[in-house]
Amino acid sequence: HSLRNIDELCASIVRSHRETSQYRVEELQALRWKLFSREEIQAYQSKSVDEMWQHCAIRLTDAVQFVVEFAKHIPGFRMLSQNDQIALLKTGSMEVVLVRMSRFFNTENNTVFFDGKFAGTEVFKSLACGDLIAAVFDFAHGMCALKLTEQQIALFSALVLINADRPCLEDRSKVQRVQRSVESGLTHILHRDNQESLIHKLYQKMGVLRSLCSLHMEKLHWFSQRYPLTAHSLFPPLYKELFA
Ligand SMILES: CCS(=O)(=O)c1ccc(CC(=O)Nc2nc(-c3ccccc3)c(C(=O)c3ccccc3CC(C)C)s2)cc1
Repeated sequence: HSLRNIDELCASIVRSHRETSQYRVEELQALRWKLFSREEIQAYQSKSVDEMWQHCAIRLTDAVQFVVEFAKHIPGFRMLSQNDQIALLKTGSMEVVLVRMSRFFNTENNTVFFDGKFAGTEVFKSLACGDLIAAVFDFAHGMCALKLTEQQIALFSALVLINADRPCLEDRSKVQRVQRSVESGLTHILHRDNQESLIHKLYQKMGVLRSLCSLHMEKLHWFSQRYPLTAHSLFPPLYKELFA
């Protein structure tokens, strides 16, 4: 790649990240100390397991929708076959949602943005998947510690999505070509920011994301066994399509 089109590649991925972010960082910084009251926390904790799962699945699906839009504007993604685009989104969209969510994690009071305010782990008690929630909070903490810029998050998110090692790809070498161009974009901006040391930390985070998402799938499988009606008829179709 000549430098020019690496700059163009980075610019289009950063633009797409910004345009599909749902919330801007400064917007949510202002809300950082808006916490749920005791009564609101009680209300979440008195929801049944299937009610709370459905509540979360709807919000998660909203967030995933924006990641699908983000993916479509990654140079080269639309050149891939429909099946390969779906395969990459099936395994990568939740990972990108987790990367995005960790931008709004408040490490001072261990809260995550949820339903318009900042929620601690106790809000998610009725999900009955404390290990998944704890793992998500730990991941968010770890990501905040890296203090990534929005541009670095944009390129990292694109790399999380365009991963030629994903299962059931039809044209792996084509995905590899797109992955390599995104990799050159990420290393280019980390070099420009004089932060090459982040590269191996980001590859480590990709490993954590993979285990987080398999834990999510495990919990979803457990949930749909116990609450088949909710999982099959009350979850958003996109959630079922991508995760079930
Ligand atoms: C992602 C784009 S964004 O603009 O950053 C954004 C956009 C919108 C929001 C608001 C929002 O939907 N927050 C949610 N928080 C959590 C959550 C929940 C437990 C711990 C940590 C965060 C949601 C989940 O449903 C979730 C997420 C990860 C793993 C597990 C679950 C529970 C499910 C699978 C039962 S939805 C936040 C951030």
